[in-house]
Amino acid sequence: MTIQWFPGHMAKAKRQVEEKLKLVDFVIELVDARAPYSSQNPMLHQVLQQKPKMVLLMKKDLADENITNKWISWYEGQGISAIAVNVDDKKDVQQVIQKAKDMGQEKLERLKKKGVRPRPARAMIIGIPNVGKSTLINRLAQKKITKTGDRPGVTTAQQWIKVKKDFELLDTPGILWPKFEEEIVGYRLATIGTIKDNILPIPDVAAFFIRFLQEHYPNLLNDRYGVSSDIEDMGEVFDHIGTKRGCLESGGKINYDKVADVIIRDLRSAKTGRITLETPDMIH
Ligand SMILES: Nc1nc2c(ncn2[C@@H]2O[C@H](COP(=O)(O)OP(=O)(O)OP(=O)(O)O)[C@@H](O)[C@H]2O)c(=O)[nH]1
Repeated sequence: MTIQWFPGHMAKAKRQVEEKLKLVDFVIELVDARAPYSSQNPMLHQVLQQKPKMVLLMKKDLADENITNKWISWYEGQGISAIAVNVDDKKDVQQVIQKAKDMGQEKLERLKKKGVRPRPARAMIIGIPNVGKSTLINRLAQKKITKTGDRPGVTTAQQWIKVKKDFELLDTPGILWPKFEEEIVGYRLATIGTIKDNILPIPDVAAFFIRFLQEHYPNLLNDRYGVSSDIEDMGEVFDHIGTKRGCLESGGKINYDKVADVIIRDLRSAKTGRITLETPDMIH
């Protein structure tokens, strides 16, 4: 589900995350590998204060691998560990566990020096809606414990999942809102399906995505729909795709809503190809 973020909700979500943060040693932040900048929470840095974090670039199977690697280098350049993850790949999940253990170890060493008795390192998962939090928690727990599509505001007692002997995870994730300030961010989030389909009109989102393909992935556009990247008129592009994919109304007219649906569905299931909407050098 997608949440309508009103100021009251935002304040409440922030408070809930701050409460949970007190219980953990470090944070595992999830972003969408197809739009790591837009799928970050704008306040997380402030909320985290001094807590260490690692970043997981989720849904890597849908993203452009070259750009994902650039993002990993970018994070590492800032001293932040980053791992690209496909939740269905056991190796990726193992890598997350290993990295989390390493991060926990640093904390435990520090405690040991202070003479505190050893205990498991504790972490929580944090991220915007639909980024893959519940699915990852289930994989880490190796059994289904969190309902996928969990909602914020449903308070339950905090429980710890023992992932490894010396690493525990909070069973409910922290949910924060995505960036909303820039219009283009809204389009990118709508494209990858992070914000509800009724917030921005689907034909506009599809047109935004076609322009993006024309500029950045002209070959994929041509391979999927036989559309050349130099057609400027979006109506013409939609006519072409509509004819090819049979998006017709009675009387043979093209149904543009259906064309837009086809474009968006193909994209979200990676039928168009593995695509990333943002590169680190776009960040100023
Ligand atoms: N292709 C792909 N899909 C993924 C991956 N991780 C999660 N998903 C899908 O993303 C969708 C959202 O996953 P959830 O685990 O419900 O996301 P969430 O962050 O808990 O969402 P909220 O409950 O809305 O906060 C589901 O359809 C998952 O199957 C991944 O690595 N690859």
